[in-house]
Amino acid sequence: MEIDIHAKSFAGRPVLGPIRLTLGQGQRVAILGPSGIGKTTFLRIVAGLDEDFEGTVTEIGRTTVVFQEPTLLPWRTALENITLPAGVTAEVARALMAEVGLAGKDALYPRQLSLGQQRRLALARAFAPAPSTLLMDEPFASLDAETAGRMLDLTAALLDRAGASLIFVTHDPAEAAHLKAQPMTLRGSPATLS
Ligand SMILES: Nc1ncnc2c1ncn2[C@@H]1O[C@H](COP(=O)(O)OP(=O)(O)OP(=O)(O)O)[C@@H](O)[C@H]1O
Repeated sequence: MEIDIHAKSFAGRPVLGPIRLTLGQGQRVAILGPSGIGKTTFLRIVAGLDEDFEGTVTEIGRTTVVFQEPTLLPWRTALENITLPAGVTAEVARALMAEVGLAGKDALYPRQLSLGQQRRLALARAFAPAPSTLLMDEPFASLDAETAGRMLDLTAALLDRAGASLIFVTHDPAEAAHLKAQPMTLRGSPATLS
């Protein structure tokens, strides 16, 4: 993936850029920086969710996103929350659910799952379409340290198996280290990456 953001502004106020980043296959990068510096804005641009910027993002293969909130479909079962958006068979979805510790929960609705289980379901969904790149925006914020640690281990294992690369937004350098992601920091105004 080639990221080349010349400039990003909100209402005439420059927020980001210039930022250049090339992400090789399987490479993991953590985007660190203080609150309000532009981490989420950067990730939204890379994800294609914000097209109002100067520059280009060139993606090779499929990219999926994991947000802080699980963003599940409340009126669909756990299994359908993977099969529908990812376009995979129930068999593929079940295998992934088992991998994230949700075996047998196929028919439950998101409201019947704990928040931790919902987050694991969101993680399984992100890996279902065999992405070449995963984008994660503080996916483990507000979890207790032990749960966050387990989620980081799970993420690392799934990334290894998929051979996928990662851009991981966090304010916590320890999370970056846990994932063996190369730390890069957004700083300045407008923010650049170093
Ligand atoms: N839709 C928007 N309209 C106007 N300004 C925005 C918008 N989204 C973000 N901003 C501003 O852009 C800057 C960067 O915000 P962003 O959410 O990317 O920061 P962040 O580093 O992700 O912060 P945090 O760690 O608190 O989530 C902030 O000053 C924010 O107020």
